[in-house]
Amino acid sequence: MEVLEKNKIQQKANSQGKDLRPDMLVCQDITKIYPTPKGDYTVLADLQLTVKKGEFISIIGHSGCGKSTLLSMIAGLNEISAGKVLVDQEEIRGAGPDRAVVFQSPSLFPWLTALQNVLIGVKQVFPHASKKQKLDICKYYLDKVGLGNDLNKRAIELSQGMQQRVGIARAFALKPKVLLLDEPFGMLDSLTRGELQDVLLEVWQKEQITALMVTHDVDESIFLADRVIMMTSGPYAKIGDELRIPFERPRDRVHVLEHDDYYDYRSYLMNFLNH
Ligand SMILES: Nc1ncnc2c1ncn2[C@@H]1O[C@H](COP(=O)(O)OP(=O)(O)OP(=O)(O)O)[C@@H](O)[C@H]1O
Repeated sequence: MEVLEKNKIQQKANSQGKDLRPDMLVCQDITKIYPTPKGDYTVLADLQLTVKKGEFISIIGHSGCGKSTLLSMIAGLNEISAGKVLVDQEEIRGAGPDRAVVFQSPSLFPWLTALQNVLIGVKQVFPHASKKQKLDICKYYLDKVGLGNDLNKRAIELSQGMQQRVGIARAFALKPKVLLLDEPFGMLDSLTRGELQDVLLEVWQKEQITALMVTHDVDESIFLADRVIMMTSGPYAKIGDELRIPFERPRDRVHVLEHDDYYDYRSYLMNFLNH
């Protein structure tokens, strides 16, 4: 793609003006070094990322560039070699209830019901709430993800898509400041994937949570995000580029796909990945 053409697409997408919302998530000079038998491997080097309160960010990049590593460090599940992560201006120290993670596989307790699976986390995060309040939170989010009639089904009886709905409900029920999603729909068929993207957007929009999602799917990254972050390939990966997606919300898949700019954004991202 011509440089001029690239600039035109960027400029058009970024013409929305400055985002005045406060910063909710800041990654400052993040470096990650994994020790390996062949010596240290620097996956990420001095990575900078700022995410505004209520913003939805998609992260794309080649396999192995360090997307999951970045997400797991923000989640506090993976040690940061250098640099720091701030959530709502406080430096993180390990995992905490201000961040919830949805993984590709929801890892539910198979013999517990959908309700019980969500309740486990809610009990930990809201120990002082009454039993009824805790149950109401769980039921509310399970209902929001379309499982209002399946509360008492055991996880083992649920389809993969339904299990991931529980995973999403569980994350939102913790009322985190930042929602971290690592390829959450990667194992689902395209129809279920589309349904769950809609569910996620609906609940996210209602809750106004800051969200950061790793995906391999360029179309998914555009449909969901306010901004797509493109990571360079490792080692020493960092943010290579970013693209604002200014489509209005709430988003409708058909309108997004028919939008005049959709294929410009798509080719911009594909172009980054192909170089
Ligand atoms: N515990 C570890 N020890 C050593 N190397 C690791 C470890 N975890 C990940 N890596 C390496 O770090 C790099 C980044 O891995 P990571 O899983 O973060 O990439 P990714 O971009 O999420 O990949 P994918 O898109 O395939 O999921 C890879 O080269 C991987 O092999």
